[in-house]
Amino acid sequence: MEFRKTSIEGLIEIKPRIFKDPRGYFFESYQYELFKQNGIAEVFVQDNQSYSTKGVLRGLHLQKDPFAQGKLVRVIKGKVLDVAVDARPGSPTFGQWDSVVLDDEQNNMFYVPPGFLHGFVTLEDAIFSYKCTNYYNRESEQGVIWNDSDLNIDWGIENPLVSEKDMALPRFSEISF
Ligand SMILES: Cc1cn([C@H]2C[C@H](O)[C@@H](COP(=O)(O)OP(=O)(O)O[C@H]3O[C@@H](C)C(=O)[C@@H](O)[C@H]3O)O2)c(=O)[nH]c1=O
Repeated sequence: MEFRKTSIEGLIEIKPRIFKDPRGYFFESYQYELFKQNGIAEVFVQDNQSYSTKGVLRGLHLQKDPFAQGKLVRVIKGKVLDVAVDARPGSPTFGQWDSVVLDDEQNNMFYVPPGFLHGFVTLEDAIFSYKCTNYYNRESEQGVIWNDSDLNIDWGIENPLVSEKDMALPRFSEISF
């Protein structure tokens, strides 16, 4: 398993070792001790799964303290562009974003630490799966509009299908994180 650091401290891409044979494939998708050795020591307490057709965009989302969530995200079927924005007050990369393509060939993962906004757009119909370091808490939800020109995220899509809730989200500059 390879842990690749990104342009933002704490944001990590994980590439598993995939064993292929005539039956199909096998890989370890999570192993506590190995993740801990590579800077991801958090305990995950909730797993989520969603399905989205091609051209759907979910995000940008985070949960505020004390329910801030780290997320270990991956794609079980299909392909997405996954985006994380550093919204940690005082961070030298506050307001910066990075992205990775997640797909069911590489079976790669993205670790998005607590304090990051997270979102993704589906490049194909996709089953999306993620582990969270904290529980869902409706009252702690915070979000930013996906196409905020200040963030200037390159989603590679003009008119994604976005939920009404996500269309009503404020701009990054309107929130005190
Ligand atoms: C996230 C979540 C939602 N729900 C419910 C609330 C709602 O009725 C329904 C759909 O919720 P949403 O529209 O917020 O789902 P969605 O837009 O997929 O929200 C997710 O987006 C991605 C980008 C993330 O980073 C996740 O943390 C999460 O915020 O599911 C839960 O019961 N538990 C959960 O953990």
